[in-house]
Amino acid sequence: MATRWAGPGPLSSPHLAPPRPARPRSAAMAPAADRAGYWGPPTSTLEWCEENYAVSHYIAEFWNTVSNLIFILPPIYGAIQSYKDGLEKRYLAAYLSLTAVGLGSWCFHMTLKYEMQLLDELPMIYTCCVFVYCLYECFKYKNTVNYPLLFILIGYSFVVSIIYLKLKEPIFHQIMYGTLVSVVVMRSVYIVLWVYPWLRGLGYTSLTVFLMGFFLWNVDNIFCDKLRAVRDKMPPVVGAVTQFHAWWHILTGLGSYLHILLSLYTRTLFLKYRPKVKFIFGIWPVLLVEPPKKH
Ligand SMILES: CCCCCCCC/C=C\CCCCCCCC(=O)N[C@@H](CO)[C@H](O)/C=C/CCCCCCCCCCCCC
Ligand SMILES: [Ca+2]
Ligand SMILES: [Zn+2]
Repeated sequence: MATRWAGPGPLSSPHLAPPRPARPRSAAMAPAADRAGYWGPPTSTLEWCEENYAVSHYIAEFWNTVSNLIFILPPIYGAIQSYKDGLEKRYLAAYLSLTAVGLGSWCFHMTLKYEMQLLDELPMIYTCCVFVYCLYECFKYKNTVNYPLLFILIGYSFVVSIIYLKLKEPIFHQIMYGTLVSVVVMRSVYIVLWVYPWLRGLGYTSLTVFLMGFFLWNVDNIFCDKLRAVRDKMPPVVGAVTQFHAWWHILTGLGSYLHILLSLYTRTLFLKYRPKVKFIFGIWPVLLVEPPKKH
């Protein structure tokens, strides 16, 4: 369930409520319901469908936690590569902010503590602002800074953070985040439709993967009771693959990473760096660039 104490449903209103005791465990069958664990009762304003402390006593939502590796490892590689290639710092910031989302989200799902929830959700806003900046500055000369846009994005991040800290209302965060994603999507679509049509494959793959993640995020929220009932009766492997919040992490992690590649491809193409997408081990895409030839 997306909300801990209210009924399930996407964008439904969560309530802050006193912690509930873990549900009693049946000795006869593997319990699908929540248990008590190392980090104590959850204090977050949101919680997800995965049964708490079902896999490990030390990790509240195991699959939701480990699935964050996709936000952490590939962007670290991307950051190192873009540093080695001497690319602009804004792309280093894009990769590393995605890593920050992953680390915050790891801590949140591991503990289900309110402070860790903030470490997950606020960096989502900041990361998206970095993406907006990169994408709207793709066609500018090198070494220019758009101060008005920087001011707007920093102001947006600041105001959203302050209001969210006060309101503690997840729907507010979701709307503010969704607004930024829409800005990123509109600009990406503009680029692949009107500027570099040969980047359609990358652009639409990134968008489709991201939207599939959003679809599964809703499935996890809406059908939580049914999913839990199914998991209760099926072998543990079904329990693992039906953790749709974890799939949301994997798909949005991949979609966001591909989006950075799209943004970087657009930028380096504009700067005449001759970018190329290569697949590491034949599966994982990375961007390689060569500096422009001097004539
Ligand atoms: C062309 C492709 C566009 C891709 C845009 C990529 C933007 C990526 C920006 C930031 C990376 C963050 C990725 C998500 C991290 C998820 C961590 C997480 O699960 N956090 C939850 C707690 O664990 C948190 O509470 C989740 C909040 C979910 C909010 C969902 C809001 C709805 C967003 C829907 C956007 C659809 C827009 C469609 C526009 C056409
Ligand atoms: Ca849970
Ligand atoms: Zn999450």
